[in-house]
Amino acid sequence: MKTIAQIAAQLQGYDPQALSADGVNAFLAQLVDPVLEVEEVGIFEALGRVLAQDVVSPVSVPPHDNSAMDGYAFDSSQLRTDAPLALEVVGTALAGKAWQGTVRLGQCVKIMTGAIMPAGLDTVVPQEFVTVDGPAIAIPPKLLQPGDNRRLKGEDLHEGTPALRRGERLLPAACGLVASLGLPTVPVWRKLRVAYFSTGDEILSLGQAPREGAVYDSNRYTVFGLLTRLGCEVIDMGVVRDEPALLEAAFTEAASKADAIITSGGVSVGEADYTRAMMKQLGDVEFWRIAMRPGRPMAVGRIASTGPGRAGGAILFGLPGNPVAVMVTFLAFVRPALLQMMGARPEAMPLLKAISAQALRKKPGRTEYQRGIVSRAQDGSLVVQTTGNQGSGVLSSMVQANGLIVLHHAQGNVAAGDAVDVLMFEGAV
Ligand SMILES: Nc1nc2c(c(=O)[nH]1)N[C@H]1C(S)=C(S)[C@@H](COP(=O)(O)OP(=O)(O)OC[C@H]3O[C@@H](n4cnc5c(N)ncnc54)[C@H](O)[C@@H]3O)O[C@H]1N2
Ligand code: MOO
Repeated sequence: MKTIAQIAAQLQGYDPQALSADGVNAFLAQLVDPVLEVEEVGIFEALGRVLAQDVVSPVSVPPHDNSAMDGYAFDSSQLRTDAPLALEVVGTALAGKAWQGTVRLGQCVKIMTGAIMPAGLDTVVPQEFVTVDGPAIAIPPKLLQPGDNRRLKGEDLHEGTPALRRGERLLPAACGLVASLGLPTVPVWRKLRVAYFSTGDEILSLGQAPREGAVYDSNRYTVFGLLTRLGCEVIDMGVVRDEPALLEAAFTEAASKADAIITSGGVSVGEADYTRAMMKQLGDVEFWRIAMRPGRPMAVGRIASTGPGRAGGAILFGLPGNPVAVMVTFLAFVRPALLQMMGARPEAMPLLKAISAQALRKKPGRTEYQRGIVSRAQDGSLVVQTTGNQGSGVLSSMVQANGLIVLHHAQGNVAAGDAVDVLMFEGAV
């Protein structure tokens, strides 16, 4: 476990007052460790969890050569390119049962999708392509190649080989694949526990009466959604007022229960702000100014645990208060760090290339994230358009967006028609 000072000393050109977005990720990758406690869970419960060991296939899938179509199985050595092939139907192979008869040249077997290929037969003609004449069928010439419509034993998975690797996030396809091996349970890392609260005296909890100068807490709900989708166990600690005793109690409780703590607000330089002081007092915490927009101020470090919490303390992500800055810093920095803590293989969110529908002003020397909606133009290319007011407190333009246009650190102004990178945050969890 490295202290903030040790990590800072190792990173070239580290300046907490002017950190690049890449520099933040490099720092966090050093700060966090995976929580490696294994548990065995049923497959329904495994959705979104991270595999703790390779899953080696105990069987081949499919277990036999079988038909991919409803049709007729036959020996393809008889196929001719100049004339139809006439075959006598001598039986029917149903899914789930092996057909036991023997098939001679000039004969075929009616077969259902998934049924085992009878011995000696290698090709299936779908039933809609044959003409049936009493007990015989005719297959048109030039329709089929040998092996068509036959699925080979083990073409999905081979017995004894790893079907899934440790570190894989078990998404719906992976859950189905585990089940296809006949395995009722899988070893996964325990869920990451993440506590979160909002800070600030002007923040109202839902149910409180509105008052002048106050706004309702939206950040907790966004953070809840982002964490839940990532598969974390969430510990909601409400809104904490800007009072030292309350903040101390909240941080101490969070550190004793959780692997990571996410707060929003109180990390800038405001006057009536005890949040920063309390973070510093209770842990090894650094306050950054990041060369980005939105999401400039952010605190990171560890909050010491006095109880049965994580050895070395809980990782702190002190996000800025502005609602869009919360979401952007989460997607850009917190998400990859949490995945690393979850024992997952690093998987960046997909960056698409899309054509910017408009000119965008951009200063080199900082990373900008603009809310955008990607859609398909008439010629099939992807086009991205910003979704209105880009203020860091404006959530409605985030709601209209399906991605963030990422204007990279060194990039300058973008002209209409230029290709830009877009980080898709909807449709990819
Ligand atoms: N002199 C400077 N002032 C500011 C700087 C700076 O560098 N120098 N940075 C600005 C930036 S960028 C941001 S972001 C904010 C961050 O400040 P804090 O993290 O201390 O956040 P607050 O001041 O508490 O809140 C900012 C803003 O967000 C609203 N907010 C806060 N929490 C919530 C919540 N849970 N739900 C909804 N909205 C919330 C809050 O009302 C404020 O409007 O500092 C700038 N200033
Ligand atoms: O973090 Mo602030 O504007 O960049 O919202």
